[in-house]
Amino acid sequence: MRRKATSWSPILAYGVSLTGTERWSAAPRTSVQLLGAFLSWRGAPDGCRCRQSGSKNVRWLKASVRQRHQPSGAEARPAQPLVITTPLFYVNAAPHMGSAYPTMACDALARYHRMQGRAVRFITGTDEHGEKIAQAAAAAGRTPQEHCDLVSGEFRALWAKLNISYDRFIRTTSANHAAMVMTFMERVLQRGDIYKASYEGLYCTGCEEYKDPKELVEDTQCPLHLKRCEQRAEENYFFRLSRYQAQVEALLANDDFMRPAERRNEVLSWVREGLRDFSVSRAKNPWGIPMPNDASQTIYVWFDALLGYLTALFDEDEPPQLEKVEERGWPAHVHVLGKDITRFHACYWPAMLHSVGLNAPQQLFSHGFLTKDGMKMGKSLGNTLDPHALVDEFNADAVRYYFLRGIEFGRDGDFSRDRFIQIVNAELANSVGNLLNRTLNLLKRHNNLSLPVVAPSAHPLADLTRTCTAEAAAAYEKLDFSGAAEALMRIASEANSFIDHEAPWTKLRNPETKSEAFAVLAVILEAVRVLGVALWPLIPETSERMLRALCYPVAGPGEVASTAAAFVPSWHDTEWNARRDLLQPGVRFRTPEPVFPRLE
Ligand SMILES: Nc1ncnc2c1ncn2[C@@H]1O[C@H](COP(=O)(O)OP(=O)(O)OP(=O)(O)O)[C@@H](O)[C@H]1O
Repeated sequence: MRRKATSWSPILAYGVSLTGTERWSAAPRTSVQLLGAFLSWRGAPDGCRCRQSGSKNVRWLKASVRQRHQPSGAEARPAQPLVITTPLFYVNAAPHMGSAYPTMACDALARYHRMQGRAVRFITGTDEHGEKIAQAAAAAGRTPQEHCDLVSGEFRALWAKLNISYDRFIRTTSANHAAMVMTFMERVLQRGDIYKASYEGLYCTGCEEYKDPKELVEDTQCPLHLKRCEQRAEENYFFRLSRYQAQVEALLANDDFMRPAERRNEVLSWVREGLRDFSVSRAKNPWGIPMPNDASQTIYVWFDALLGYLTALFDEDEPPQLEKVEERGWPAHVHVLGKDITRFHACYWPAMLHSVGLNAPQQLFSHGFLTKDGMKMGKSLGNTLDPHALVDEFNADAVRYYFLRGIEFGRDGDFSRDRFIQIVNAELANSVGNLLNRTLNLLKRHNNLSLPVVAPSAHPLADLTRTCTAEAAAAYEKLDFSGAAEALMRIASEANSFIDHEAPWTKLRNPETKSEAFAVLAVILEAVRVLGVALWPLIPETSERMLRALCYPVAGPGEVASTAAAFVPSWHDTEWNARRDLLQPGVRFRTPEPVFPRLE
């Protein structure tokens, strides 16, 4: 089969245009990276040139992907990863609690799947082009690139503070991403899905989209950003979204494609009104990637940003190759996103993918909003909650736990400081932390911090643990984090009732009942061990402290907060008595220290 190489001239032209024009001052790094990527890519030894689209080639690509999957010597790659993505966050302003919210959820999901022994690629990052960014940079007296570097760094710093174990942080101003966007757009052009036309409408810069007048509130205001939309007329390139009406409708008719169901129904009824072609270029925004066929227009920020999910399937120092995305885990297992950006993901994105012969993501999860006084917290409205302040005042696990446990994922939720303190203290400090602490202290006082017996296999608490961990696993699988926590808290609550009922502290004082007391403590420690393992996706630091206390080979304190989690407990360890090697006579536990501080 004849393989045609991608035309590199637009990429090179873009790099050169950035280095040679006024944009150089705005984006020197992008230009250099872009040229560097181009040169190193062209110099790559094998198979790095992109192939043209067309069904024959797609079949060829799929066959070649399958072929490459045969483990043969140096070509063999690990199993395709499960791809989990957060939205790529717009860097118009610093991250806030709303930005952290889906990221904490994806982190919990990624950790859960890793515990199941699955290869995971957890992708997050920043969306850095567009008019809103250029305006924010100008307002702050920075070049757009300086602005993006700064704010993108703030996202990464916050992710580190919240123990977000991402595998790849993608920035849409990176050279590799520009190359991916160019290749993708060229394919769409070749497919005949792009045409030029004039457009007139009401534009919201906050959403970076033309709005349907029906969606607007009083005085042509965007309901999310509470700003008047601007009347604009432009000649732009349009994507033939209408051509994919049947495919998008069929996708959305599938229950599994999008959750929660009510959000899927909303989008489906919007799609049934008829998809309209959308403009994918801007004539007046220099802060973007130029159209490969017309350097006077830049690619619409949403078209560019969605492709970040594909670029991120490759490492930062690897040239992304469209023909290899399937072997890198595409289609994504799940895109997690806010309900404000559902249409882009549920309609535009699958159609764009279809245009180049790729499958839609397997699932979209559209979560609810964190609100303040009933309004969505957002960077544009400035009504945000500062996650740094919350983590500094309390701790990362408290923040993770409250938002994942206290608000049903998929629904809106208001932040309440009292409720935050009440939930975290009741469940983490008292029910779980205190249970472990008092059990270990009894063993310290009465048996040199070790157990003289193992927990029996048959016990009501063992039965409950089996039921609840199975429920928690099913809940994690469907991103029901509050359901998972709730199931696990039933174990903690029952273990507390059991210890209070048995009162081992009294039995330990009497030689005749001492062995009975130790049997109770063995059961409790076993239940706490299971909790320590099963809570890891939600509260990794606390979980690791609990497991370290029970002699798990966990990294030392302070080493927990790594982005690439070094210690991954196995979900198999949630089975009752799965670690008899650790919880057995002769093993001396560590001196008890409170695993979770009470919040004031
Ligand atoms: N209040 C919020 N509640 C829950 N998630 C949010 C909230 N705000 C932002 N997000 C998450 O961040 C994603 C991307 O948001 P974006 O980067 O546009 O930030 P934003 O704060 O909403 O910005 P703006 O206010 O300028 O629209 C959303 O789709 C959602 O997943």
